[in-house]
Amino acid sequence: MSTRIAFLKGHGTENDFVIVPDPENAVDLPPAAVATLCDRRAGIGGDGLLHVVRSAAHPEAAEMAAEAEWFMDYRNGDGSVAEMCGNGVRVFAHYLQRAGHVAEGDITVATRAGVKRVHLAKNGDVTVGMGKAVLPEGDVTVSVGEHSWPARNVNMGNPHAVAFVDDLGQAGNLFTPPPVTPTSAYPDGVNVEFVVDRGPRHVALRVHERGSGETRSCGTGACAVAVAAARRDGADPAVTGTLTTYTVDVPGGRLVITERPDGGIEMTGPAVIVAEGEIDAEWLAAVRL
Ligand SMILES: N[C@@H](CCC[C@H](N)C(=O)O)C(=O)O
Repeated sequence: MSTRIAFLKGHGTENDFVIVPDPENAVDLPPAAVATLCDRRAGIGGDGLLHVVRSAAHPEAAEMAAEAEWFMDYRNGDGSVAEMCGNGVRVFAHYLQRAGHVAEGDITVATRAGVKRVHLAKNGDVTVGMGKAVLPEGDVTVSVGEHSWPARNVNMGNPHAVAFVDDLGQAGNLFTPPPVTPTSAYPDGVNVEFVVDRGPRHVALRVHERGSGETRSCGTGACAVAVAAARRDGADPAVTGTLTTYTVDVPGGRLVITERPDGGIEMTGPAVIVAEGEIDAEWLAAVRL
């Protein structure tokens, strides 16, 4: 009988993930295996994969183990590694609670972008302390076909280019990554958000994610958009001393993003587990060859 590897499937505002619980970091997940697991025809299907590992058992997280027991080893759908995934952290924390590893309330999760504080609310919402946005100097430009827009360079642990457009349809089909220039601004690639206004401090986005293509939501992208919109609107909590909250509609739902006067950003949204099952380990081993 072949060995089985447990998995779950979940999503946060329809940004969907294959979840692989692997406390002792015993499951080998090379890029080809991740890409096949995330493939919607050849595998389970997902925008990305959440490898759930004890921090102490993972070389990239061992030094965070004292602060956070669990490490979110996040991978994009093409198998590449990314620093951070905002929707992923919510789903990851929800999984930890469902599995009985943590209780409702405040927990910490180690990520490649540092330790994140997460609040698991009674109503099922999950709030993540996403840290501060970094806004590198210098103009960037996003293009789709003949159109191009000035964009804001925002780093939320991972890189984003945020372009305000007249209509989300202008983003086109987003099958391929929209060119962003200068490419030197993003040596490791970039996630691209297209944004329109929906009302006061209320925007909507479409996104092309590095390593995943167009997705129905991006948590770090929503935070980058909220900060870019706030600066465009002349709102900077560090200057006014007040909280700034933006509602960000994504194709898969709604996220609420608050920036504090100290620059800390909090994101609140849902997290859902939809299924669980077993992966055939022999099949997965063959994928690696
Ligand atoms: N969907 C994520 C972002 C995942 C990583 C991204 N594709 C990258 O390569 O930086 C989110 O919710 O933040």
